[in-house]
Amino acid sequence: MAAIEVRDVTFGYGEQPVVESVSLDVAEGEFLGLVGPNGSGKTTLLKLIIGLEAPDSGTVRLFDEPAVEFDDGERIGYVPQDVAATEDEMPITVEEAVRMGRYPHRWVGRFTDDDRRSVREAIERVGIEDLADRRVGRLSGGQRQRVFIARALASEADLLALDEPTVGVDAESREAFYRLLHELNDEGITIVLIEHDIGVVTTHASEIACLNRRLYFHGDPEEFVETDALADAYGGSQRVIHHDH
Ligand SMILES: Nc1ncnc2c1ncn2[C@@H]1O[C@H](COP(=O)(O)OP(=O)(O)OP(=O)(O)O)[C@@H](O)[C@H]1O
Repeated sequence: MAAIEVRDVTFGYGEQPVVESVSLDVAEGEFLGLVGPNGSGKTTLLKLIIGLEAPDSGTVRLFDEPAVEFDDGERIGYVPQDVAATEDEMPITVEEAVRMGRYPHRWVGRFTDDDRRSVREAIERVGIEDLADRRVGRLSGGQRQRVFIARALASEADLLALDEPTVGVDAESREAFYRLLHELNDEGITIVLIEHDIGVVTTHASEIACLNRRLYFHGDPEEFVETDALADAYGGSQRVIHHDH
């Protein structure tokens, strides 16, 4: 089953489309790196994929359901671009934030031992045990990203959508962060990652999508590096290379 099916999607905030005629299939278990120049529509496409925006035309399906009807609390973990600025005002602790990941499973009723175990495992998994009682608003950007990922793990998400998660994160933490993403991906979680560093993303992703309003390339990282798709997208040329998986 395809994790993500984007079919001829066009979307604009106003009259002008910022995502135009994009079709993209991502199989379950893939690690998609989404690249493109500044303002090329990457965040918008990610939001369309996870159902935070609805297409003006075309369709998006996630795990064979319309993305806009998808219960994002349950199967999608979203780490937004401005994570460092989120939850500044929220007086909740790391543990409380991760517990929220269980709510889709336990909206009504008591927190069970299973829920508690799941929260503890998620916190350990991303290595933030020492921060469990700290306020989320007091953490660094990199630490907050880990909280978001722990929350996604607690919710047993099948898809992780990350928007430039390592901006402002030091090189060592960044390496550790990518190791974690690889481990999660190896365990079957589908990953969509926006990353501005082409070298990093072609090293880590199993496939690359290159966007500049339109989709300029979708295929293997090695092939992406060898073709001129990047230059085409950055130069705004009309040459579109599209390999469907
Ligand atoms: N909420 C919004 N309302 C109006 N215009 C928006 C909104 N969000 C984004 N845009 C515009 O849509 C275009 C695409 O933005 P988007 O954030 O999707 O691109 P991006 O590739 O993620 O950019 P960056 O790499 O700079 O984060 C930009 O011109 C942006 O100004």
